[in-house]
Amino acid sequence: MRGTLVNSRSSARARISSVLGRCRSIQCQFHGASPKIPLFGKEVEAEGPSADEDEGKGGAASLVRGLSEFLLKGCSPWREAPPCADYIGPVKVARTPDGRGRGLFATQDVRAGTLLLISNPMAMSYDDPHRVLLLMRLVARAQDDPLFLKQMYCLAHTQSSQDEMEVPSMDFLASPPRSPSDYGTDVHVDPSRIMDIIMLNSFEGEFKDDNQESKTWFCGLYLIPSLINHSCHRNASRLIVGGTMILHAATDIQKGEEITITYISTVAPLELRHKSSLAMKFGFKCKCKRCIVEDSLRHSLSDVSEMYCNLHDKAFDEVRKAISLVSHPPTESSFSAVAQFRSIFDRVSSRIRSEYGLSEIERKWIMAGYSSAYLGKWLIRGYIARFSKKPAIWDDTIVEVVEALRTTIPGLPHTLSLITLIVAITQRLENKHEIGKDVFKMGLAECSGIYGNLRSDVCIKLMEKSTEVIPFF
Ligand SMILES: C[S@@+](CC[C@H](N)C(=O)[O-])C[C@H]1O[C@@H](n2cnc3c(N)ncnc32)[C@H](O)[C@@H]1O
Repeated sequence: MRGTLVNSRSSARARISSVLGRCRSIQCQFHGASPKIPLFGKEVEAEGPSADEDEGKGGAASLVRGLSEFLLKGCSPWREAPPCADYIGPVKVARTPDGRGRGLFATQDVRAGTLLLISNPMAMSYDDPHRVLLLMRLVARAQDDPLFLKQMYCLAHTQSSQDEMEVPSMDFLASPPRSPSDYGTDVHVDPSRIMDIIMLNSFEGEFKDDNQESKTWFCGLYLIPSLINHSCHRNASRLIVGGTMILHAATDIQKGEEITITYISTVAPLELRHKSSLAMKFGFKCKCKRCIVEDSLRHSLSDVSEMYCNLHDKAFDEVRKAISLVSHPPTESSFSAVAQFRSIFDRVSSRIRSEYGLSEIERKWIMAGYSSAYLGKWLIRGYIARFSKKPAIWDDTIVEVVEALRTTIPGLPHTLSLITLIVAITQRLENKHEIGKDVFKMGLAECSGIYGNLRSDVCIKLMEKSTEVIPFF
């Protein structure tokens, strides 16, 4: 099963989101947001389309009526999501050159925020951990519709050889169901093959229920999105609206470039990505360039990556504890795992600086993997400073961390939350206004990488909302 749309720590985050509610007004300085934001005591024009321009040019918002309002309500209640029609943008399926089977490729140069796909599920199920309901729904549809069955059978399954699977045409993939007589009955419905297809291709995640506290788990099989390969340095991001998957370019993408998404959280070092998730959950070894580079440094980073894996969960718990201690601000020394975790980041930074032959982008990929080691202490310090009324402390590394995250995993809501916190801090620091302006622009860009091209006032409100998640990965 792939495509965990929320990672395993999401329930922990859900529990602390109510606590963060208290921090929100602290962290976010964008009250009364509009295209003109009162940054740094004077009005600053937000870059991007102005409010009277068409909503979401080139993004899903221009096709899906009411999308912005739904996003601003935190995609909740999910049952009230606006209906979305299927859409295929400038993409086609082709074979990958290095044995990863088929993949999705851009048919023209596209800018970050461009809508690539809108895809409704072939079938979906809720609170169905064994995917039995999903299987039954797919079998029922396949029995009624041979084209549906043929489309589903073009998806990879465990017996299929990645190199031998046919490359389906976009016309075939886009065909709506037809009458059974239009197609022969040469393929028969095989539930065990369909279950195998579900296990390899379906996406799962959680919807926030109406009260925002509880969640409904869902699992869906999507046709064209199933042909998108994973990369630990993706260039596209997906958004689930109701049950519909919307895919946007998270960076500029060139004609012919492969479009990739992440099946797992990739804000982690190689060891953790491979051991705990990709190989174990999805049964393949990632062949992306970031993995190849990190693999070549495996030996020199083995001690720090091991320490990272051992400390991560403990440090995460400490960050959560620090943020929940509202009335009794802790001291930094109360968090020993976070302190040790922070030392990992310094060690990694100095080692990658001394590694000759690494490009700037490759350094950013590695830094992004270890960014949580930096962020734990940064978040706790900011929190303590706030509650003890101390002045905020500035550390230029935070901007480097954001750049590393944006280069490696663009279109990430946690990065947007981090960006919003940084802008809020720079507003309080006299000499950091210019940095704040630059980071704010990064926020608008990150927003379009996640949600597509939206009006700038909507982006600003989404930045405000983003602080509901803790930017610790
Ligand atoms: C959901 S399918 C993606 C489409 C698939 N390539 C196809 O032809 O149907 C997932 C499978 O694609 C391959 N794959 C996807 N991303 C990969 C990556 N980064 N490295 C190696 N194989 C990958 C693996 O075989 C994986 O089981």
